[in-house]
Amino acid sequence: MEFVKGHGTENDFVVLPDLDDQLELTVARVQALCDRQRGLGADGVLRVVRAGAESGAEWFMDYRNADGSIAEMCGNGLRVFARYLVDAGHQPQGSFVVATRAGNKTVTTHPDGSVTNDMGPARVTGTSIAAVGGAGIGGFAVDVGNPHLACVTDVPVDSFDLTVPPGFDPVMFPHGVNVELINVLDPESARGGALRMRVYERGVGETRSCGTGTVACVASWLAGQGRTTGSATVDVLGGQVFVTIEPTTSTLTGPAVLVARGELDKSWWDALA
Ligand SMILES: N[C@@H](CCC[C@H](N)C(=O)O)C(=O)O
Repeated sequence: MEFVKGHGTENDFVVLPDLDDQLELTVARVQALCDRQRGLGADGVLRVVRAGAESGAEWFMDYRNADGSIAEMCGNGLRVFARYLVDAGHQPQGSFVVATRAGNKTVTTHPDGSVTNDMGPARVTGTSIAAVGGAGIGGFAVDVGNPHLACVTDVPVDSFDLTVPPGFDPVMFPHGVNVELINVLDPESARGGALRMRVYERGVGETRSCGTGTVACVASWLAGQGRTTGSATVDVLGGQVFVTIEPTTSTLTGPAVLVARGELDKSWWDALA
């Protein structure tokens, strides 16, 4: 069984091509694939499935978090997914549609290896508080298909301990939430704004980047100014992405890197069922 390893700003994934939807991707298999000692190591798994004609998309991205849970959307994963399809010769360079659990998304691959995702609307649904290291940090709840609590703070984000999961309001986020901590580096940079983000991802832990999280970040920063339109670069531990926000949609542009391809051992895979 073929696999590809890739990352987007060091948010890393095992890509499993399963064009005809034959694989049984159990929680145990996802956990083992993502385990950095007993597996390949990754923040998540991207299963690549040909979409049904009725979906309006060419492909379906079946995304799983490292703990085996299913999430609605993954922005960095979507760029890696698109890059894989072009690299494998399944799609020509350019724009095509990928179905996700958060709806159909148009992706555009660029010759330099970067990819732009049309992410759909980033909906600011309220305010809430994240508990980090004993302190409460206020932020906006942002729905990017998956749930985020994006908190702009003056405390340097590099000073937080994210080995411990941040606390959050379980009534507001009954299915858990991804928590972003954000510093504004420059409110009026050449590309709109310049932000720095760290993230604690639901189902994973701290990661070096989260694409939907960067979109939530910019939406939250704008919401704090009463704005619904704008753009910003977002520096993450693993690099930089560029986000635009409009009232009805948003885009995410960043790198997508394929690192390796190989073959899973059949007896290892079968023993995990
Ligand atoms: N890393 C992803 C987000 C993956 C899903 C998230 N952990 C969740 O459970 O919602 C991204 O790049 O957006």
